[in-house]
This record gives sequence, C-alpha cells and structure tokens, in this order.
Amino acid sequence: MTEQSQAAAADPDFYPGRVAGDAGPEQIDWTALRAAARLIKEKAYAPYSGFPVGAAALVDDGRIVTGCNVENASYGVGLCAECGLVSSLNATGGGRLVAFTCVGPDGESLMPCGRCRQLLYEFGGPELLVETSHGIVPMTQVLPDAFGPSDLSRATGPTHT
Ligand SMILES: O=c1ccn([C@H]2C[C@H](O)[C@@H](CO)O2)c(=O)[nH]1
Repeated sequence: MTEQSQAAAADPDFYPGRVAGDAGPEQIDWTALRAAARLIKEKAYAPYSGFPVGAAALVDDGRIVTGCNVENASYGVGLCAECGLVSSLNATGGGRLVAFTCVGPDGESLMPCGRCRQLLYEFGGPELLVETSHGIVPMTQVLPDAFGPSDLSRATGPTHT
C-alpha cells in the first residue's frame, strides 16, 4: 500500500494536498491566471490540430503552475495542456490546486476535456475553482459524482487468475 492509499483508507475525504481554509473565488487573481494561460499557450506544440491550448493554476502556496498541449505524429498520444500543468505542479514541489483556468486558440476560456477533469480532481479535489465561459464554478460542477483517490480505500488487494 502506498502512503497515499493508506491516507485515503484512513480518511474518506482524503485527496493529495488537501488543506483547510480555502480561498473564495473573489480572493483569486483570475486576470493574472488568464494571462499566464495565454502566455504558455504560445509555447504549445499543436501542428496537427492547429488548436493551441494554455492552462494555468494557482497552488495553495501561492505559486502559479502552467502547461501547454504537446501533440504527436501518433495522434492518440498527444498531451493536453493539463498534463503539462500537473507534471509541473509535482516537479516544482507539489501542493494542492486552488484555482484553474484554461484558454483555447482565441485566448478565451476553454473547458478541460473529460480525462483532464480527472487529472485536475486528483490535485485539486472537489473544491478546486474552475473558470468557465459561464463563470467560476467548483470542481463538483465540472466533474459531478467524481471517482477519486478515496474510492481506492475499497481495494481488496492485488488479484489475478
Ligand atoms: O482540455 C483540453 C482540451 C483539448 N486540449 C488539446 C488537445 C489537442 O492537442 C487539442 C485539440 O483537441 O487541444 C487540451 O490541451 N486540453
């Protein structure tokens, strides 16, 4: 059992990086986050789709992490901007995502794709604030009834036939 799955087993509300005392949407500098997403979008490698994406998130220690999409000639293995963002989060010290925004080719808000909602849930949990074209909403609205780390507490151990 890993340290994280032990923590998940001990606390049903566990998710990595959880802290008390969350900031509300009004405490977040969304303009700065959007600017960071627009800036990193310029680094996207999207020669196949022509659809550059930039993502930026505020971490609970105040730093901002970003990511851009990186495509591949083997289309299916392309990486979304959120993949780069969560990699950067972990590479630069970990922590919990507090607020997230993503922009598409026009620099305007873009909803994270289905898989990336799960990536974001892992590191932001249900309270992560997400900017959408219709306002700022918690992750519970973006990924309702989410499967998450705490569900793994029901594991029965390795099986094979
Ligand atoms: O949330 C999303 C949705 C799409 N893309 C990328 C994947 C692909 O490179 C391009 C077109 O789907 O946009 C992201 O980076 N994040």
